[in-house]
Amino acid sequence: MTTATTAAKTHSSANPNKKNPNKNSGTTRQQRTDPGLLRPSRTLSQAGVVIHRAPAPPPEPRPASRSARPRLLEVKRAPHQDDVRSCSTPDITTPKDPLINLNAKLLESGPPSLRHATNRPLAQATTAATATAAVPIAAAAATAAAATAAEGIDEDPLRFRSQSARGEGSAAGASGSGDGPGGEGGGGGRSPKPKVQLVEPPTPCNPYMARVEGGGRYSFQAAESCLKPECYSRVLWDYHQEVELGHGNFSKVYRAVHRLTGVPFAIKTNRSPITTLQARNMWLNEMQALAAVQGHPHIVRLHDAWFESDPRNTGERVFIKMELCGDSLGGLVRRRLQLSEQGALDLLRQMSSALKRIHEVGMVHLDIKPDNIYAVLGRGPESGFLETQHRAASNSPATNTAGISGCVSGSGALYKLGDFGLAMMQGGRRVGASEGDCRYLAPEVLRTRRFLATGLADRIDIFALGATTYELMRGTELPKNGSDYMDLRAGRIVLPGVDTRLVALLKRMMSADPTQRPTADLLVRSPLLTSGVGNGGGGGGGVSPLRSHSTPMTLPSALLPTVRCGVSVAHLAPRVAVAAGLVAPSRGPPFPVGPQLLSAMRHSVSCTR
Ligand SMILES: Nc1ncnc2c1ncn2[C@@H]1O[C@H](COP(=O)(O)OP(=O)(O)OP(=O)(O)O)[C@@H](O)[C@H]1O
Repeated sequence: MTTATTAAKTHSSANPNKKNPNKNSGTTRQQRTDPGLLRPSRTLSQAGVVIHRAPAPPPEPRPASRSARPRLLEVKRAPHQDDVRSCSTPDITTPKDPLINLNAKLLESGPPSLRHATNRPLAQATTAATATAAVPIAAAAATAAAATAAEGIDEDPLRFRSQSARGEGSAAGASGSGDGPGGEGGGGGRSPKPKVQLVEPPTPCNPYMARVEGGGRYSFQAAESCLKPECYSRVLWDYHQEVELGHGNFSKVYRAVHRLTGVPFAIKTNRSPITTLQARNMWLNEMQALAAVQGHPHIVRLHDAWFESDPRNTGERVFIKMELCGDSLGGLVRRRLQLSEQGALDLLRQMSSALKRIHEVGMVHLDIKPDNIYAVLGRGPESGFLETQHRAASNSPATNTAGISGCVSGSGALYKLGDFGLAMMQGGRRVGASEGDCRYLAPEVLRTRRFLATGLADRIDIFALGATTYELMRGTELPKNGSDYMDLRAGRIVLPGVDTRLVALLKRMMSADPTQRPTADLLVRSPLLTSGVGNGGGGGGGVSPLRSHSTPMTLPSALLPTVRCGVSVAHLAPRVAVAAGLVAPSRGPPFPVGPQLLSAMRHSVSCTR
């Protein structure tokens, strides 16, 4: 599974010694000879592994021959440290998550700590020959087991704890410090007994984690409902659903935490079961459209997607697992917040870059609106961006004038475009105009049903982006009908106090004539977006030109098998990727973005919502 792989990669990269705990690749020669320099990694201590060091006995003599050169440190320090890391403390990539931290604390203070046989220190019983030879992991483990037996320590973790505590107490009186190699076989000296304490992985409330054996110990156990074959659900099995992040007409999006790694994702699912091929194709269309434009910094990352049969046997459920973002910008308008000029430029720059990518692939998004643009979490000072500004605004109500106190300064914000549910290939045919939100709908969409075939379909997205920015700067919702509605479609927009160049740009983007609107490519390169307003250099906001994405990007390889499980459109994502230059074609010329692809897409995705 993608997640597992990713987590594993993250984990192994954080723990280079994981596979071979004896290998001390990250240490210098000086460190290897100085036990005091060996420190547990930050990851280890962060993950809750507490290591108490015992004083180290004097160093051993050097071996005579090269072949017998000892990997002393490798043998002696590793079994109790790295094994701990590899077996039970995943490298959580979201340590700042308050919920996870809270649960980690609860877990830490809750069940008694578990101890593992591999955590045990090598003891005095280790022979000198074993200690001075290059001993593989298994031998080291066997040595540890022998040491355990020699000390009369059985498998009972509590018993071990008392032994360990005793050992530590006695070792405390020894001279020296550190957990270096010299501790073993030290001519009857005291053995180092680093006390290694394992805590439960800092995953949040986990239904798998059940108290067993009545002894206060925790172990992983599948929820009973998941064990019944007829009730098996991948999403229930693998993910802990936390809160609903939002919903649309057809779907709900939840924050879900991967049980094994604790990494949170956004998982989108259908509200009513899929019962027709049309509906299934609609969802395939969404996931494949998103797949085709992966790798862009301002497009929501797709991690996985799959179908499951509905537990009530009434159809299918779909799950689209995406990166977890923050609030959508739709919330800003509902809170009557306004986007500053700087924020508007940030937004325009990032979204036009995303649109450029989408249009290059031959697609149109067709649903650009504040609700489908998300701010990104975890951006340092900007991470509390929406909330902080909201508080500021509630103290001083926003007016329709941009730049006042209480308006949202978007400088430094990172936005991501999501919801590809309506995405289509340019040149395709869509029935009716009821699909998109009418507030952001370009006038030509109201005039003709064949707007996708005009060759200017990409300008529909440009209009919607202009309308979105205008709405966010106004701080009030756009009209859905009436004369105001028509005024907007005639390019009549009012933003008092805003830089005239920015207003002019928005007017162009919302021009009634699609040929007058700039393409996404032109927008990205527009001087206003690359240099910013005020002082010609973005003022204090530090507007920096967006990096170009000329480097070919690849589709996540794990994604392709996932989408391949679908029906007739399953082949499209790779082909679109090839057409867009994202991946190299397997043979022959690149698959053309032309009639073939369009007709395939039309044939396959003939439905609309
Ligand atoms: N990756 C994400 N991270 C965080 N929140 C998200 C994410 N994706 C969606 N959401 C939240 O879920 C809401 C609904 O998602 P989405 O717009 O994809 O659903 P939809 O059914 O397609 O909506 P609509 O009917 O308006 O097209 C969004 O407005 C947003 O608040």
